[in-house]
This record gives sequence, C-alpha cells and structure tokens, in this order.
Amino acid sequence: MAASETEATNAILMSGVKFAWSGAPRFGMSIAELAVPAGQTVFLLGESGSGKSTLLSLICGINQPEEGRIEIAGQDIVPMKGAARDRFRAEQIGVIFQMFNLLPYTTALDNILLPLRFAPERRRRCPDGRGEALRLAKALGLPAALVERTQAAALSTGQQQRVAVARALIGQPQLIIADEPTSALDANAQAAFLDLLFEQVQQMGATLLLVSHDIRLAERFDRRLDILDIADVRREAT
Ligand SMILES: Nc1ncnc2c1ncn2[C@@H]1O[C@H](COP(=O)(O)OP(=O)(O)OP(=O)(O)O)[C@@H](O)[C@H]1O
Repeated sequence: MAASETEATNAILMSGVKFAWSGAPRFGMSIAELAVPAGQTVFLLGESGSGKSTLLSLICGINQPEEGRIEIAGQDIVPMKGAARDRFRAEQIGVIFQMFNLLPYTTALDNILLPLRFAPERRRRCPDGRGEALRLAKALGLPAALVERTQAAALSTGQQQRVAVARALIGQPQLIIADEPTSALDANAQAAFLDLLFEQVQQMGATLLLVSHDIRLAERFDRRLDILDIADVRREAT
C-alpha cells in the first residue's frame, strides 16, 4: 500500500516489530501487526509489567526497535535519525506522560505553549497560540488567571494533569497517546476528565491511544486492546 493510502486509513501501523530491553531479566516484545485506523479511540490494557508503556514508547519513537516498521500517519519512523524522530513526534503526536513531564518553574500557560516551539505545522494551525492555550485550558476546567500566573509545580495533581492534556492537544496533532492519565484522580474526577478529553479529541477528529488499569473506563472507547493479544512478550534471565 502506498504511504498516502496508509495515511488516509491508519494512524498507526506496526509490522514485524521486535524490541528488547537490556537488563536482567531481559524483557522482549514482538508485534507481528497492529493497525489503528485514523480517528479510532483505543483502550490499551494489560497486567503490570506486560509492556504497555514500552509499546507507547515505540509508537512515539522514544525507543527504537531492533527490526520492523512503525508507521505514524503513513510515515515509517524507524529509519529516522534521533533529531528527526523528535521533530516528527513534536509535530504529529500529543503525548500525555504518566508523570506529566511539565517544566515545574514555568507557568502553566508556557507549559501548554511548549510544543508549538518545536512544531511549525502545529504553530500554523493556531496562529494565536496564547488564545488557543487559554481556550483549551478553559475547556479543561482551568481558569485563565491560574494558567497565566501559576508555575506548574504549584498546581494540584489534577490541575497538572489538565495542563498536560492541553499541552498534548494544542495545535491539533492527529494522534494522542496517553499513559495512565487518570491514575491520580478519584472516580468522579476520572469520568469528568475523560469527558473533556473525548470531547476535545472528537472535535479534532484525532486518534486516541490510552493506557489504563481501570477497566471501567474501557466502555466508552471504540476498541479495547489487550497487549497480549497483539504482542508476544518474553522475559529471559541473562
Ligand atoms: N528502562 C528500562 N530498562 C530496562 N527494562 C525496562 C525498562 N522499562 C521497562 N523495562 C522492562 O519492561 C517490562 C515492561 O515494562 P512496561 O513499563 O512497558 O510495562 P507496563 O505494562 O507499562 O507496566 P505498568 O502497568 O506497571 O506501568 C518491565 O517488566 C521491565 O522489566
């Protein structure tokens, strides 16, 4: 299939991927094929240590497989050199990390604006970056005064989570990857948070791949994916 056709249909296409961490025991993962159609919302589950975060890191190009293809929006990221992969990720993927990865002594607003510095396409999609950051923050329940004046380190965990989501969504990347974004919230806050995330993702027509241990959240997703259904996982003593 030509890259342009793939781009139209699949947000993520992995084939023949092999990856192993060094260390003991050695954890290895093989994925014969994984296709995620553009616009799909996917709930990725699996027991602790089964390799969910590892899979996300491969899709984001943070780690490199030993072999195989990983196409994001039709482009294979495996042959890309480190800096090119970083630029590609900044442009194409909004990532919500488990620990948020905010800059602690920078305002919430500047944290939200950060991806625009490294992603010209995302910048072009929102010429008024500040206005868009405040709109997203408001939609996620963060008042403008707080966002403009407060350093990330001074925000509550739930507020930091919302800043991390606004940062992932700004400039409308077409793929959103979220690693346990609700783990620090209570049940009510989790439901409200997912409502907001889904609303924004659906407005953008983006693809969402989210990892969570909380199976109750799965029902609102288009697809539920157990990592062991797509990946052969092995642990070897070295
Ligand atoms: N940086 C690393 N260096 C070496 N091995 C690692 C590293 N990160 C993860 N691993 C190995 O990979 C395995 C899978 O870890 P991973 O974090 O991908 O699982 P997970 O399914 O996301 O777990 P959890 O649900 O607990 O977050 C771990 O058991 C560990 O042995």
